[in-house]
Amino acid sequence: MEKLKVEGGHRLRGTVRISGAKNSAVALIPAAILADSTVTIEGLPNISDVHTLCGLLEEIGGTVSLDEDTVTIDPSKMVSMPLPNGKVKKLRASYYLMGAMLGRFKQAVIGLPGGCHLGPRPIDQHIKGFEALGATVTNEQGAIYLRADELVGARIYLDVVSVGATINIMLAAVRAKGQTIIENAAKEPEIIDVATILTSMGAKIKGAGTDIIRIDGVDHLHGCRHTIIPDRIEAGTYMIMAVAQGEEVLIDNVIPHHLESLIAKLREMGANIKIMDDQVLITRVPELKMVDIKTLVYPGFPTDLQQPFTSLLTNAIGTGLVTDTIYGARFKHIDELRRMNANVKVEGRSAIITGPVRLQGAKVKASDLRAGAALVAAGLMADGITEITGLEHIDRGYEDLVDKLTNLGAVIWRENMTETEINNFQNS
Ligand SMILES: CC(=O)N[C@H]1[C@@H](OP(=O)(O)OP(=O)(O)OC[C@H]2O[C@@H](n3ccc(=O)[nH]c3=O)[C@H](O)[C@@H]2O)O[C@H](CO)[C@@H](O)[C@@H]1O
Ligand SMILES: C=C(OP(=O)(O)O)C(=O)O
Repeated sequence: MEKLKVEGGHRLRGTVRISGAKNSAVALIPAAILADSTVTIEGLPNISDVHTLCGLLEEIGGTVSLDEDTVTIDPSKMVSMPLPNGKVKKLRASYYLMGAMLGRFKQAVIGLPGGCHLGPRPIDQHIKGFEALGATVTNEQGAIYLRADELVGARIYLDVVSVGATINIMLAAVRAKGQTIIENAAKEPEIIDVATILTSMGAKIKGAGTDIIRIDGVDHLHGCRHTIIPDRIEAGTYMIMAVAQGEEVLIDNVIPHHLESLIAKLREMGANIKIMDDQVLITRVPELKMVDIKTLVYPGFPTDLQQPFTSLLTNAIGTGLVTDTIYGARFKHIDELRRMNANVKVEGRSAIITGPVRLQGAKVKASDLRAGAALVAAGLMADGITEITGLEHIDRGYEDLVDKLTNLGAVIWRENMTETEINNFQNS
């Protein structure tokens, strides 16, 4: 087991290239199940979620070849093998195997998904969608059993705007008979990316990226080649780090339009941001003003950036309110930031932050992926050395974090944990 060490206080300079989007990748890979010939996906991030999903596709008989950032998946010999346990529990996105396998095989047995612990993460809207398409869905000892004689298009109104449910219903509905209409659909860019690959495979989808998606089912889908969109959350994380600790940082391979809510908030704080076609340049400013943020569904402020943004706010002047309307309990990073001298308290769905403070290096634990990113950002800003455990979370979503930050001039490295540290970590 490894820990991450960050020596704070070094200014960041240079260019960081953003990888493909994790939350697209984890849906594009299962989407390949629906094709009858080879699907190639280019620009994938080298993160553990991608490796885990490729392994799951092999478990059901897929031939998967992952070469740097390109995966080639031959789904022709796949079978509907039950996947109740094991790798399924390592990530959230294993829920997409439900929609894709239901669409292709009309049956699936998939364990309940894992992923970040952000408070309750129900999948009732996914199940409501599958049932509306004609599937019988039961939960037997922690695994979801899905069966359908046939899938028939339906009108499905989502009670909660859900990224996962929108994509999962699309995956099943592309192979249903007739038309499916998803109302109150999520509008995140990753949904458009998934609709794009499905369309390249022969699916008929209109309205992805709006809150009404219309899908006309087809009898079969063929292979295709697709290039993934850049990761807006990884890009946002580096933008936050650049505002916190940068001299001059160029973020390359980004779609700035996907990050308008973050850019608006950073500018409100006084940050100096220049937007280009697929790049963002951030240069140092003497001080930062405090702001309030409220996470919302896209195009609102993303909940996945709330945690790293909180670290940045510790260095802003004034008192601010961070409210997470998507995951009201996504505040496990706050206790750790407090260990680093942050002046933050949590009340219900909100955190109240007063700054600026000088953060102090400390031993902290990443409870989830973006908590990890928040602690790295805090470590870059802090005096002394910050030691971060829980790297398995960070590795789920950030390709080459250490190399990318080292190239920018940060002093950051991985170290093996001692046996005592591993025991303490496992008991904490
Ligand atoms: C793999 C992936 O893409 N993960 C992202 C996805 O997660 P995920 O797909 O799990 O998130 P959702 O958009 O589904 O969740 C949004 C809200 O709806 C609730 N809900 C969701 C489904 C459901 O059936 N019932 C229900 O009540 C959730 O508890 C949450 O409060 O979107 C989240 C919100 O942008 C991001 O934080 C995650 O990074
Ligand atoms: C919450 C996240 O991931 P997941 O849904 O995969 O747990 C995230 O990417 O911040």
